[in-house]
Amino acid sequence: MALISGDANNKLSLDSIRDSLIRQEDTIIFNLIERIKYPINSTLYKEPSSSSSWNISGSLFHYLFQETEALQSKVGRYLSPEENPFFPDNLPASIIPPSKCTPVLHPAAESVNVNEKILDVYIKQLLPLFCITDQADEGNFATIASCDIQLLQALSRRIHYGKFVAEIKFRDCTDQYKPLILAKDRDALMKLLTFEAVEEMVKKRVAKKALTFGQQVTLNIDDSSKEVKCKVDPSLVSRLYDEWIMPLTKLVEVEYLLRRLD
Ligand SMILES: C=C(O[C@@H]1C=C(C(=O)O)C=C[C@H]1O)C(=O)O
Repeated sequence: MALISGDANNKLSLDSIRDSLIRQEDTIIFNLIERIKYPINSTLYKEPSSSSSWNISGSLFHYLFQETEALQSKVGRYLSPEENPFFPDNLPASIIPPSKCTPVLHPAAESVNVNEKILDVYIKQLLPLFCITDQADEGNFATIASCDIQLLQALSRRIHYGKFVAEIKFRDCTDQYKPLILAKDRDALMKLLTFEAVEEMVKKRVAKKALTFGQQVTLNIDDSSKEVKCKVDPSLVSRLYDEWIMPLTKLVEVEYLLRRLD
């Protein structure tokens, strides 16, 4: 079922979109906890050497991810405006017919896709920040890549929700947004769509969720005396939102708004 739904009169509100973003925090944190059970496993992301017996052109990860997207595309994943492919070129058509619902987004939304940036940040910055470094060649390629794919798809969905956020903000305050869009004033758009108090709450809430979801659950009675060991560092999860997820969501909002009057 699509996550986007309106109220009783089918009117979308910023509150309902924000509720969905809050629920998506759980998905991101659980997927992160799953991925960081494993070391980085750098072999997965490297181009194979010329002597390699793997008969593929890019990295193993690229191959697994592209094939996963192709399969999911056949069953309609990318018919949903909430889903954006990482490898949009030559995706196979869906065998499922498109929905007949009236689209919420402006048609130009399809051209907003920051997944290349998300993938680059994920491999170069996030994996080294969250995962322990490799001790040896780790193997386990399919298992680790499927954790990566789940996590990347959750991050991408959250970040591209910026399109829905921007659409609602535009509908609610068209008179304020219109002149800035016509002037292509990115900085002023960024300022207008930013709610610092909301961002502060997001950072605090995700740290609390990381602490809660990452607890070791045991049945020992004297648990309270033990030091709390967390599966993911709450301050890093807060930083993940502060430095990457929220800025990229706002980038999507600006890119969408710049095309909103096309
Ligand atoms: C998503 C929104 O837009 C901006 C981005 C936020 C985020 O990514 O969580 C939070 C507040 C705003 O600065 C929003 O207003 O809810």
